[in-house]
Amino acid sequence: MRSVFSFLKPYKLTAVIAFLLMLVELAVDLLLPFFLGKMIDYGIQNGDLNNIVMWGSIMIAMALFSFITGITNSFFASHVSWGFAYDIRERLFRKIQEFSFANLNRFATSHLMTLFTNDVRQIQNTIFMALRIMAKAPLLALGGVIMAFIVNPRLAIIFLISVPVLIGFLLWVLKKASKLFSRVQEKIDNVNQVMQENLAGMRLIKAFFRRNHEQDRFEEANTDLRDTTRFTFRFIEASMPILLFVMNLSIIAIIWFGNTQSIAGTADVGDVVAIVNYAMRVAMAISMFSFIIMALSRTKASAERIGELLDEEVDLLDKEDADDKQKVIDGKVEFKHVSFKYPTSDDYVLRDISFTVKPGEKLAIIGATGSGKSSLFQLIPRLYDTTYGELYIDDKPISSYKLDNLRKSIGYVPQSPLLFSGPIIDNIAWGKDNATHDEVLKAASDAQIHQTIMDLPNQYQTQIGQKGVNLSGGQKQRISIARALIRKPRILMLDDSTSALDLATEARLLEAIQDDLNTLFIITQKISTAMKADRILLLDEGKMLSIGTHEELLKESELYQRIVESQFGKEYPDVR
Ligand SMILES: Nc1ncnc2c1ncn2[C@@H]1O[C@H](COP(=O)(O)OP(=O)(O)OP(=O)(O)O)[C@@H](O)[C@H]1O
Repeated sequence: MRSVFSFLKPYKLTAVIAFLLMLVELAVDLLLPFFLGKMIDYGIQNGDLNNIVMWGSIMIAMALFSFITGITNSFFASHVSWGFAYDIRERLFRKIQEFSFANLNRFATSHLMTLFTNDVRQIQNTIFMALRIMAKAPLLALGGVIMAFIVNPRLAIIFLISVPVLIGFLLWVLKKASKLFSRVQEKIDNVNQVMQENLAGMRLIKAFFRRNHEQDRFEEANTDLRDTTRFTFRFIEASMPILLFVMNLSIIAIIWFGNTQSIAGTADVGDVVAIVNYAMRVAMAISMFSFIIMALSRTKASAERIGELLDEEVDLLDKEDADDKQKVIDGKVEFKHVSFKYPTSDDYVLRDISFTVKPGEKLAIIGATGSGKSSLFQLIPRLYDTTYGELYIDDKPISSYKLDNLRKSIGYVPQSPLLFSGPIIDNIAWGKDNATHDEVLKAASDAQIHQTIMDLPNQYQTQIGQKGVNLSGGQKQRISIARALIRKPRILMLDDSTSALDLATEARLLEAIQDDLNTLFIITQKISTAMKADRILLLDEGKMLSIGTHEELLKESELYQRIVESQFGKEYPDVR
């Protein structure tokens, strides 16, 4: 909570000004009934027109002054609340960029989306309200009671009886409502999650004709959200009449006792009118409480959620002794007895893996689905740390590199290519800061996508729809390969990224990228692709079964022979 509100620090001065302006407004509100009482007692009751005009003019001038301070207060309050929201969104974004996959696994995407939108807006609105009216309500209530005492203590004592009852009741409502609002935010997460999955998987849903099923899933989440929200709001709204009932009883009591005292001559009529006026204002302030409780409870829940993300410890950082000057030059990669399990699981997905890839070598990794190929890949750019064993790049431990330097020298093309909405040129240039037009063309040519792009109506300016929906699978793969090539990586890693290419295109691509990189890792299911590498590593259930050339593996590995046979029969073509 504290960490969230520390983002208000840069706006301290503006917030103080807004608060002071609000106090001025409050003072005017409290003084007006006092002057009204004076006008009645000295002006109206004595029939003194001059006196009435004097008090009347003072009251009009004060109302005008309060109006101007109100507008200025709004201006400052919105400056503080919008600035706060901007800063916290920036910080949240930066924090998420720092996150490792292990960190990200702990937060659902829908949860993060709700944090950025709903939760930040909730706190922003509450800050605005706090500076505008929220603090005014309790002060108005307190000031009303004090002023009533100044005017006539015997009548004002009636207020005092109701105040502790009301405060106790309010605190109880606040505690309960805060818990309820945490649940509301969780339900918003759920609705966002179903919505997000639907938008992402729209093609699949249509192809499987699962519209009704998805509709039901959404309805369930939506109904749950509506019911929880309705219950929460009803609970808070139910507290309102109870508060007002107690207040109205006090007002009736004041009028009753005020009347008897006025007849007995112990209180002026002006006093009674002023005190009733104060009672009304206190009642109004209290009626604002249910709204304030609602806002505070929601804000407490939202601030806790945001605080949890800000407090999350990033678990994959540069090691303290990492050398900033150390860069990857040759692209030699060595695994020494590496075992690995994901932080969320107890099962090892890689077991005691040891091999060395020399600079300039092409290594294919082949293995059944789930055998650990992608997991092995993720260790090379240090997306995860090894659980046991050590990984060396250019004979230096991977942890001795700054993450930035290490990853800059690696081109990684993931299994399912992800493109961003925008023109094709931007998608390729994204791989390198300040990439030139010529570099984009060269990368696209090497990735064998240049001609396809030139045949499009808007060529490199062709807009890619969300997630590349207007491109074929093979086109998307080649654009994401171009994006990796533009970095001129020392180590290029293709995670089954040529699966949608025909043999001839794939051969041209592998030929073209030879000169510009040192080491190539290529995960593939196709023996024809693996045969183009210098050596092949065979993985099975996280264990390295063999490593060697195609011929060597054919001789020594039964599993490899079976894979070859399953793809080519007994005769396999020489595709090199
Ligand atoms: N983020 C993760 N958290 C926990 N377990 C994971 C995670 N990612 C993968 N795994 C598990 O690790 C094992 C190896 O997965 P991996 O993706 O490395 O296999 P793969 O050989 O690349 O498979 P495929 O050819 O199907 O892509 C699988 O059992 C998988 O369930």
